Amino acid sequence: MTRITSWHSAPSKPLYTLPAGAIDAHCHVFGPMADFPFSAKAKYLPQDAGPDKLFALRDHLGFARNVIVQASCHGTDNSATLDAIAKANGKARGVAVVNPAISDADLAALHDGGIRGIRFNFLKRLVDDAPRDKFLDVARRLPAGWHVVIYFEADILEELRPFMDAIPVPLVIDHMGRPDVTQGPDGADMKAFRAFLDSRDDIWFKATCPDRLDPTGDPWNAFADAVAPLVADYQDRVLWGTDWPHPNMQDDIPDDGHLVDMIPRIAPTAELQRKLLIDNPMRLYWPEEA
Ligand SMILES: O=C(O)c1cc(C(=O)O)oc(=O)c1
Repeated sequence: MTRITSWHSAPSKPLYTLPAGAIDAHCHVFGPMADFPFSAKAKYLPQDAGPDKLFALRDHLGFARNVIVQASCHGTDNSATLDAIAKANGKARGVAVVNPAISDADLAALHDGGIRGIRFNFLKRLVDDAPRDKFLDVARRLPAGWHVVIYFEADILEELRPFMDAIPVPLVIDHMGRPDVTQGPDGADMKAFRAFLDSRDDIWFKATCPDRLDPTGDPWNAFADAVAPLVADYQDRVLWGTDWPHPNMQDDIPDDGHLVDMIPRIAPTAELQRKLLIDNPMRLYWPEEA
């Protein structure tokens, strides 16, 4: 596999000014490979995108903190994510991917390293298997205050319902479960996702990835149209993140400044922006300060 670059080399400054304390609640680190080799099962082999680059982007865009989500290319070895959190001086926390047989002591060690949730990935192009019974076992013995992040595509939402319904901690859905945003705010995918959100009041979601979800391209008007009503209607359980370094987006690399400029289009008031960027992620990741 050749190593790929999926992020912009010189992202623009956003036109929108983020509020002080804003959190980029979905981003990743890749390596550096010399210190943190990629998984033998990785489906892509990226160039290094380590903590120095992530924190430079954070400062360039105007974010105060990061939530670093373990990327699939690192498998269940969370060392790169933990290293980045440790280097952030309290300004980062994270979400791990674990072998479901992980011991309680190792879960506690992840907590000490700043992890506050685990991620279950159901995308066949990213992982070989997603054993629901084992996932449920570990979801039932997470440290207090943790949540489960789930990444799936819209076509398996219904099929996953019994599994997700059985998870006894809050759920955070990556990229809204990848709806077809060109269907608009009342399309079948958004309707199904709203019904799912209505089934429990502890299901959160990330209003992220216009670049992945909107085939009309930057400035991603279909995404803005479809997602703004969702943010307004579920404003206390929505998160936002850059998704940097944009795994697998090497053929259509987004400008991170333009991604930040999506924020006022899906959260047009200062109050919505404060919830999306500060209050909501603080409650999940820094509850002791919230
Ligand atoms: O759609 C993707 O390719 C993707 C991959 C990963 C990962 O490799 O962890 O994370 C994401 O949030 C999105």
